[in-house]
Amino acid sequence: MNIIVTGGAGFIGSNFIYYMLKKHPADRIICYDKLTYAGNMETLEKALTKENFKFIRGDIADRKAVYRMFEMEKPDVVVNFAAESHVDRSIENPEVFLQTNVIGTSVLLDACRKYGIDRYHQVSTDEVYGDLPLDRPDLFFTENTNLHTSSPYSASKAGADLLVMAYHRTYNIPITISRCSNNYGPFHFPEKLIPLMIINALSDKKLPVYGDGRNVRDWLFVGDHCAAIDLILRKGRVGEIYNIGGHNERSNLDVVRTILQELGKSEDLIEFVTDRKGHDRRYAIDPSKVRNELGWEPATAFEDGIKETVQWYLNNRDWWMGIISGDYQTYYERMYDNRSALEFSKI
Ligand SMILES: Cc1cn([C@H]2C[C@H](O)[C@@H](COP(=O)(O)OP(=O)(O)O[C@H]3O[C@H](CO)[C@@H](O)[C@H](O)[C@H]3O)O2)c(=O)[nH]c1=O
Repeated sequence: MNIIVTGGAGFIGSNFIYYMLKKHPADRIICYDKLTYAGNMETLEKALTKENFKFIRGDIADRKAVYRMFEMEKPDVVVNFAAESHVDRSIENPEVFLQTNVIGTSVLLDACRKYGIDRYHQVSTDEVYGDLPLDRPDLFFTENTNLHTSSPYSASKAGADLLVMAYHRTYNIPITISRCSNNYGPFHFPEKLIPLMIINALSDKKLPVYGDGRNVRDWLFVGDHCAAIDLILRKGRVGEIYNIGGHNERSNLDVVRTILQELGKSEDLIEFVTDRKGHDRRYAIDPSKVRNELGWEPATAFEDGIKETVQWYLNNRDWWMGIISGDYQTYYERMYDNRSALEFSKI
């Protein structure tokens, strides 16, 4: 199979490329990535040594470039990871989220319509369902939960999902969609909770926890997400949505404390800061469909995955040092200098 992986220089996309190169060496992988601030060629260094891997720099919203790529590469499958993904950035500047996540998706779908495709897979998010209350641990997102978005990011991803479903119904494009919970693991960009906390703790900087730190996320090791997408591509039913999550709900504060413990650092580094606007309280996925239909199970327990992740950041300082010494530093200062410390004496 010729598989185009868009956004393959980012966190989940690059992990997926490595997963596929190992698991299906007979397939050809073409990574199409714009190399925004969150994409990184160092991440793909090992993939670039493989004969069945090719990198093309380009924007999914650039129609001419996308059509040219389809003409050259003749893909059988497209897996769309390309997205602006950071909620805080979408609150600052929604426009680029609409451009990449909505317009970019529509261009890819148009290319599939024009040139034909065996499968278009949209990598989506549990954030399209909005949030669940903390006092109802019995509630979970299923594939039938209504879309109810909170941030410009999640609204743009929900818009893209609706387009994908519409292209399936109107033009009969063979699509699948996956909606996954929070991922963690190697190559996670250090603006996100887990890598940010690891990196700050390593340099004894404050760890900024938004609000009261009780918001809950359902954490999944990135390799388990990749395995689920691979299964959906091979065995999933066309036109279907699959939720992916490992029933691993943790409050942000718990996650941060676990990281501090792993690194042998003091909890005094934690600083509660101004909350994220529209901050979703709890995400929790019901993964029954992907389990029952496709036999998927997460293979990595959080306790092991977080150890492995912390170790990865300790072993790969050059990778993240390169990132935090560039433009990222300006973002970090803007983001965190504007948040004031909160007093939570009883937390
Ligand atoms: C960066 C940062 C985050 N947080 C909080 C906000 C959230 O409750 C939690 C996780 O934040 P983030 O790492 O930004 O991830 P979150 O907003 O949940 O979204 C992630 O997970 C989603 C899937 O649920 C993906 O669709 C998004 O692309 C991905 O960014 O930690 C802090 O308390 N302090 C921080 O400095």
